[in-house]
This record gives sequence, structure tokens and C-alpha cells, in this order.
Amino acid sequence: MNNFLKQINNIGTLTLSRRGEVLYSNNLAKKYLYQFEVISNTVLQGGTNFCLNDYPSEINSFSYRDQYVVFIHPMDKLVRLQKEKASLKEVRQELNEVINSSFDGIVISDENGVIIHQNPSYEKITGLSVKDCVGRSLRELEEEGIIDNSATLKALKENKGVTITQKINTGTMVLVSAVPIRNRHGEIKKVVNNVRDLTLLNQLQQEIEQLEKQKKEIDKELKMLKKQKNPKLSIIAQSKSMKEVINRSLRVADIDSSVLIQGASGVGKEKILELIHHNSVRKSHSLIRINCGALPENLLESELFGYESGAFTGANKKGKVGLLEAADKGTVFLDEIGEMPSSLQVKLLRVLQEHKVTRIGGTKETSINIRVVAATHRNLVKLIEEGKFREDLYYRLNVIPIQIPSLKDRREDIIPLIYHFLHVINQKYGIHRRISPEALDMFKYYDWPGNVRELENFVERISLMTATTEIGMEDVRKELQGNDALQTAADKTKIKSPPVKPLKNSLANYESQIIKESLGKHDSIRKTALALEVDQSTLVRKMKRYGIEK
Ligand SMILES: Nc1ncnc2c1ncn2[C@@H]1O[C@H](COP(=O)(O)OP(=O)(O)OP(=O)(O)O)[C@@H](O)[C@H]1O
Repeated sequence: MNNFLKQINNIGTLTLSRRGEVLYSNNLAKKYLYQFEVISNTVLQGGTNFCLNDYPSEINSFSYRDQYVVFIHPMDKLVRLQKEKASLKEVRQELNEVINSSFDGIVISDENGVIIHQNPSYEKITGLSVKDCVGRSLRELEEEGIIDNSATLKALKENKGVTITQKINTGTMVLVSAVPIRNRHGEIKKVVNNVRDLTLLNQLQQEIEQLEKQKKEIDKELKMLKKQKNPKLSIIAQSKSMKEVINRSLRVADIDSSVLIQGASGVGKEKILELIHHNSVRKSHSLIRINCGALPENLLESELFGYESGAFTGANKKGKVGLLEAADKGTVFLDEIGEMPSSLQVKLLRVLQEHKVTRIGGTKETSINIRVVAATHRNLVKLIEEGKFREDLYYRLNVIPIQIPSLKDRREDIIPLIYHFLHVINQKYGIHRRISPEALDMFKYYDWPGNVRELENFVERISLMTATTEIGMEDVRKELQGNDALQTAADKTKIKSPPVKPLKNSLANYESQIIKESLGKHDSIRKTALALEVDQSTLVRKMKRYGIEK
């Protein structure tokens, strides 16, 4: 028996006499001999556990002939191993949680390129489910065309980390970074792939570019508004064409050349004149306005050029300074220039060429320094052809032409203008009118032949005629009576019929319903995308938008 026991050397072994004396002990058991009494008492009392050096140990014994054969298993090692195993399990669980909650797709494969784990984000991004991938070799996935090339295989082949773009057969483009994990001998044991949706990245990139573009435009507008300085001058310009008009006006404000502003009545020609003057070096000097169509020829002449005392009957005895002279160092606005009588056109041309003015009845020339801005709603080229306007004067005035489009050709300005006028009117009359979205809609369809002035007057009238805070469709319709064209425009908005569901919403509801139904019929996003004949990424995006979960 002792010969047999001698062969056991990985656990403590000893034999005891029936009285408890040690007859034999191997090297491991000898370690415990100083605790011999504890051991023999435990054995004699038929116990199994005792404590050695504060570590629990286990005793197994059996009696053989007149001896006890005792095996001692120190449990310290066991406990340590159990503890290590438990903490390893915990670490592994935590690691899994981290991997599974990553926004990026993560795929782990072994040293042979066989996928052993993938996180849920990977399926969301690519549409490839755990069933499609885990346990399968990446070589197979490549051969079956599920992916066009594998970052893992490349990393294994090149024995280093790699980053590639990869196309999934669902149509999604991904960016994959494969990082090898090595053992202590430097051999690759696993490859961890980090997967990002390039379609989404591209989309984000585009969104960023779009935002940057918008920011630039806003900066430009801010700059422009800052330049406008005087809040009373605030010009509403949402449309591209009106923004161009304003930019052009600001650019030429400081140049002293003549400006000819053209556009239909009420488009805002005078607004642009004010913008130019108040942004020019002449802003601290006079801005003198003359309506060439409002006065008879003689009166207009004396207003423009002035007269000496006794120049004509009824004239002021002291004589009079003409507006051109009074505007020295400032700006002269010649409104309705197309209406200027021919004789005055010649006189004006001289003033513009020689920068000198002679009063009626006088002989003395006075030098003047003026900048001329002219405006007309008429077609001057046509007037020239008809012999009603001098060509040379036209070229003198038209050094910088500015054409303001009619309101119907820049409908994007209508709503911002309404808000602007509402604000001005609310302040002016101390009221708090606002306008309902449906009522706003009605304004968009009308052509506003009287342009901004007509819109401004309409908003003022309706604000004052409406008794409630909110101006609704009914109020607009009441005010429209008698205005057939505006009424027709209002009818276009179908204000009398029950509210029509917005097409956009209806389509979205329909689309979301189809996606839900299809997801119910297929067990993965990839298959649903295939069935719906859309890209995987498109489907995932739409699911996110409609808050649908698989
Ligand atoms: N872009 C705008 N932003 C704010 N208000 C505007 C704008 N355009 C025009 N208005 C307002 O509309 C009204 C008409 O504008 P304005 O007198 O400048 O037009 P006009 O083209 O000179 O007209 P007309 O040819 O009849 O002289 C004014 O009260 C003006 O303040």
C-alpha cells in the first residue's frame, strides 16, 4: 500500500495508525505535520474539513486494514482559482456589454477568419444577422458575394491592422478597421473589426457641408444687415433675386457713379435708394427726392434749378435755391425719370456732365457735387425708340443699372414681408395681431400687381379690421370681397373645402405602415430591405425616422 501511495505526489497523503499516529507521509503532507493533531483528530472523528494555515482544506480518508489512509486537498488554490474564474466571467460579461452597446459595428473572428462574435450594431448597419455570419468563415462570405472583400483576411495575410472600405450585398458601404489581437508569442489569435456606416458618414458629411453653406449665407446676410445700420431701413429679402439686388446696391453704394433703378410700381425702388444713400460716404449729407412726374414742366424746372429774384412773375423776390444745388455733397433721387419733359432732360444732362447749375434767370454757374440715383417703372429703351427720352441722358444715368423684380417673381419674399409688416403695424398701433398659417397660405397665390406696397396696405387693413388677435382665413376672405383676383387666388388654396391632409404626411404614414408590415413578415432587416427593394441603409434610416424597431 505504501508503495502505491508513494506514487501520489500531487496531493498530501499520509497513513495513520488507529490511535492516530503518523505511519507514513509524502512530501506534501509533511508540510502539515506540525498540525498533525488537527488532522488525526479530524480523521478519527470522521470529519472532512479542517483548517491549515487559515486556509480551508479537505480530508478524504478510508480505513485500510489497521490504518487510515488520508488524502489532504488544500483548498487555498481551489478557492483562488474559483475566485479568478468568477472575476474572469465578470470581466467577460462587462466586455460583452461594452461591445454590444457600441454604436459602431464590431465583428470578432478567430485566427482562421471564422466569425465568433458580432454586436447588434453590425446588423443595424449592414443588415447581416448573427445567423448570417457567426460561425461562418469570412472567405465563404467573400465567395458568396455577401461582402466584396474582407478586412480580417487582409489583416491575417499582411499580419497587421488594416482599414478598408467594404461593400455589403445589401448596398451598404462600410468602413472597416481590422485590428489583430496577439498571444504572448506574437501570433494572431483573434481579429477585431470596427465597422462604420459610410452611407451615414457620407450623409452626415453632406449635411455638414449644407450647414456650412447655410452658415455662410447667414453670415453674409448678417453682414449685410449690419451694413444697413438704420433699423428703419430694414429691407426684407428672402429670395435669391432680391438678395442679389441688395448685395449689388451695397457694393455700389460707395462708388459715386449714377444709378438707374428699374422695376414696377411698389417693388421697393425707393427702399433701395435709401439703402444706397445711407451706406455711401454721402450719408451725412442731404438725400433730396424729386418726383419728375408729379409737377408741371415749369414748376419742376424751378424746383430743380432754382431761380434768381424776379426771374418770372409770381417768383419769390429773394429768388430760390434749386434742389440740385441744395443737394450739394449729397444724393439726388430723380423718381419717375421717364416722365421728365425733353427740355429739362437737356438741362439735366448738362448738370451731370459739367457738375454746374445755373438758376433760371441767372447767369452765374454754381459748381455742385451730387450723386444722382434715378428710378422708373417705365421701359426707357422703348421711350428712346419713341423719341420721348434722350439716349445720351439714358447712358449718363444708367452707369449702374439695378433691376428690382416684381413680387410675383419672388414669392419667397411674401411671407417674410407679411411678418415684417405685421410687426411694424403691431408696434405702430400697439396691437398684437398674428396670422394663422392657413391665412398666410392664401397670400402666396395672389400675384400682387401693386407689389410690396399693395401687400403692405393689405396687411395693415386686415390687421386693423380684424377684432381678434389671430387673423384667420375668414378675416382674409372678408377683406377680399371686391377684389376678384385676390379672391380667385384665395380659392386656389381651397379655403372652402375641408382641410386637405398634407401629401407629405400621408406618404410618410403609408411608407411607415408598409415597412412595419414587411418587417413582420421577414426575420431580418436585410431580408426586409431585399423584399422592399431598397438599400439596407435606406431602410434603417427610415425605421429610425418613423421610430420603428425590429
Ligand atoms: N423689401 C422690402 N422690405 C420692406 N419693405 C418694403 C420692401 N420693398 C418695399 N417695401 C415697402 O413697400 C412700399 C413701397 O416701396 P417703394 O416706395 O420703395 O416702392 P417703389 O418701387 O419706389 O414704388 P413707386 O414706383 O410707386 O415709387 C414702401 O412702404 C416700402 O417701405
